[in-house]
Amino acid sequence: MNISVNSEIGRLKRVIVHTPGHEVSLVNPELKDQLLFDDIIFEEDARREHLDMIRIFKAAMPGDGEVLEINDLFLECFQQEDARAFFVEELVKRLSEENLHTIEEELLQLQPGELLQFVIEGATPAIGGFTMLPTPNLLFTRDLAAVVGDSLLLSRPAKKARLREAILMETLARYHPHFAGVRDNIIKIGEQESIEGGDVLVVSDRVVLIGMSERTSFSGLMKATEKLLENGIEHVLAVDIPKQRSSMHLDTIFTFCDDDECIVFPPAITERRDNVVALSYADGNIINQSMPSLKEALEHFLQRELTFISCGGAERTNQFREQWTDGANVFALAPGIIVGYERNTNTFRELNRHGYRLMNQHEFIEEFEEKEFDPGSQKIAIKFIGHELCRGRGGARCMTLPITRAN
Ligand SMILES: NC(=[NH2+])NCCC[C@H](N)C(=O)O
Repeated sequence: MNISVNSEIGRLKRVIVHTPGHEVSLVNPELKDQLLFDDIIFEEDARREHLDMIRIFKAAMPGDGEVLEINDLFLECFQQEDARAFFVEELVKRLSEENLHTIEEELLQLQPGELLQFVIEGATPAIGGFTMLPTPNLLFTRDLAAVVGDSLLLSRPAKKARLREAILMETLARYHPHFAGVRDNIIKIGEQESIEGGDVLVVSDRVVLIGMSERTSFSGLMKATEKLLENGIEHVLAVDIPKQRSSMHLDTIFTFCDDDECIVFPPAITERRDNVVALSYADGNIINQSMPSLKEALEHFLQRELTFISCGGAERTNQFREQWTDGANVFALAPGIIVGYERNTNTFRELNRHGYRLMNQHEFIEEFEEKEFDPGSQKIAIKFIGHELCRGRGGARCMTLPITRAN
């Protein structure tokens, strides 16, 4: 399988998602902060919203496009005994405080479905009496890894609540046949460092953006940069962003809509200066060049002008409200074809002012579910309902891990 991503916007061909399951119903008000949710969410509605989002993807993707459910990939992968053995060993080692060594033999005996249930929900009837917390954030597959060119950068999460997801992803990368082609290009950073996929934006086959955030440490960023530069990327732009919950990853304040258009949260992007450093190789050493702003840095390295569209429009209150509900976190299905939460009405109005035709999920699905969608050069912003999903603090980009895009 050809795994390759050279931009944020190239036509989507393959994407990994996770439709929320019972694990989200195991989040209670006492646990929600620890589990990185801002509220408890209603499973059935969240699932329905997510399935609608997938229908949009399928309607917009080419005929041979694939939306891969991560659970299916695990079940396929866990058929292999060595994949299960690797996974259990990593769990026992990296979650040492859970005392999983006491049930290691039982874990190795579980059927693939039971093992998956144990890991995602924190318990399975097959091992009665042993429980851990669930992993409700698996919904945000974006943060598990990043495909950059034909390399696979594995996340090393900053938050313990997301550690199990990273171990699952590493197992897929090492054992699932889909990843055979990138297996020699796996990038893994050191144990003391952190990086999460939401901070990594593939601007082009030469330029990558990495946020230095609540979740991505300076050393994690530097290690990933070193390896990306070795694997053919020419410039990594390190973007310093506020280290806070509301903007835990760069993609919560900045995403691409088209070759030359991005949605930005002004207070943390356009109103910041001197927060970008360009890292490149020269004579075998990494050199850094301080850039006045993200816009100037991107325009300099891409050699084209960019338009920054304001999340929430011109009003301060709306900018903050809509950033909080992921207005700046759109996902591109093709150049100029984006999806985002419908509730961010001011952001959509702003997109419309910039020439985007607005469609809601039903209009888009109705029009293109049966007939092939040809993105051409049109610009469409597709709105979908995500009132439950949004309580997990992530939008369309967070819920997707593209592994193949057209160039
Ligand atoms: N790429 C993203 N912005 N992901 C959002 C992740 C949200 C998740 N609840 C967390 O805090 O980890």
